[in-house]
Amino acid sequence: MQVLDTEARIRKQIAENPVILYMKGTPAAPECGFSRATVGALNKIGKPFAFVNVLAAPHIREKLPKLFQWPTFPQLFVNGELIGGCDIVLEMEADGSLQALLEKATAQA
Ligand SMILES: N[C@@H](CCC(=O)N[C@@H](CS)C(=O)NCC(=O)O)C(=O)O
Repeated sequence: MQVLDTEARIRKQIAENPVILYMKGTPAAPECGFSRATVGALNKIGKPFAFVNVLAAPHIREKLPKLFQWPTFPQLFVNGELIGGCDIVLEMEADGSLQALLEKATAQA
C-alpha cells in the first residue's frame, strides 16, 4: 500500500511542477555537494523550481530511483521528463542548453 501511495505522490509532484528537483536538503541549505552544485546551476539561470528534500522523505528516496532507473540524487525533472543528475545539469549549464530548456518550460507554465 505504501509503495503505491509513494509512486502516486511522486507522479503528482512531477506532473504538477514544470521544474522539480529531488535533492538532499533544501535549496537554501543543501546537504550534499552534488545537490549544492545543481541548485547553484539552477539559481544562475534564475527560473523558479520546486524541490523535494529526499532526506526528509525516505519513501521517495527509496522509490524514485526504481521508477526512473536513476540511482542517485539529485534528479531534475522538466515537464515530466527526467533530465538527469548533477553531472548532466552542469554540462547543460555550461553549453547553454539548461537555460534554453528552463526558459521554455517556465514560459509554458
Ligand atoms: N554523478 C552523480 C552524483 C550524485 C551522487 O553520487 N549521489 C549520491 C550521493 S549524494 C546518492 O544520491 N546516493 C544514493 C542515495 O544517497 O540515496 C550525479 O551526476 O548526480
